Amino acid sequence: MTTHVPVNNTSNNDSTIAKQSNAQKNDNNSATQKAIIEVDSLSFSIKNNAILKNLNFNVGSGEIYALLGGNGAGKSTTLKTLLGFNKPTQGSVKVAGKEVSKALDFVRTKTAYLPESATLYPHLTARENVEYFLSLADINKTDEQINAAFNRVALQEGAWERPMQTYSKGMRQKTAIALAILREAPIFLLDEPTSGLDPVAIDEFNQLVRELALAGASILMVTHDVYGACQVANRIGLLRAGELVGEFDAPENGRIDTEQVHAAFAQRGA
Ligand SMILES: Nc1ncnc2c1ncn2[C@@H]1O[C@H](COP(=O)(O)OP(=O)(O)OP(=O)(O)O)[C@@H](O)[C@H]1O
Repeated sequence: MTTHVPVNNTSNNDSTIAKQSNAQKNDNNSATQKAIIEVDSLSFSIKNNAILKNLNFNVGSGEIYALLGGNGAGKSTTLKTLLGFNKPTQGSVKVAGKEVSKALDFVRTKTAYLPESATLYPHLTARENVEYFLSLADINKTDEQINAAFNRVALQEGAWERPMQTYSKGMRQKTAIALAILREAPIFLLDEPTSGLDPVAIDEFNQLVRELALAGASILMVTHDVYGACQVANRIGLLRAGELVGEFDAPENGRIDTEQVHAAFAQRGA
């Protein structure tokens, strides 16, 4: 069954929501123990302006968590905190057991970050890009291993030796994911991953994300796309004005109910 931590507006009720989220975490103790991304009582302010307010959520191995919210809800700020660009004002953010701000290099080797537009070098081919970024990370892979990664993400073979400036967004994303696979990064942070993709490319991307999760990756995506989040996530956290105001879990072998999430999203405007 889809579970939903109720949404409410007042500060009293907000603390209730935080308690319910923690209770949910405790109920789910084995998942919590395997959590790879742990966001614990995270608050972040800029010049006394509270941007993130007491966020609590975990992403375990094999989970796809969508942080869903409207413009200005705090999605990018949360991602930046996980990447170590923002230091929490309060609370903690851990990746693979380590506090992000104290173990930046470790965290970045464990994490594959896909920005909304994958930033690879346009004049280099997909293979050259992958070889270049692997060499920066001091990782050696054979041509066969690179071919296997391209095949795994279904990047068509005819494009492997073409400059990336000839690629569609979907192909650039596949290349970025192939690179992450070769880096053996167990954690994926995806920023609006399907915006600008056509429906076929979205299906392919979602399939790839599910396969990565099945292989044990932890995936956190931020998005304002209710439908897209429901298509692929095991759990959705609804972010509004810097607060996590609801969580939705997918039923076993099923999907999160789009209408339910949409209704919560639309309440007061997420
Ligand atoms: N450097 C900054 N200085 C001041 N305010 C900031 C700064 N960065 C973010 N904010 C504010 O924090 C809030 C959250 O911003 P954030 O970019 O995280 O939202 P978002 O959910 O990613 O939005 P969008 O979907 O529009 O990209 C916004 O009100 C934004 O104006």
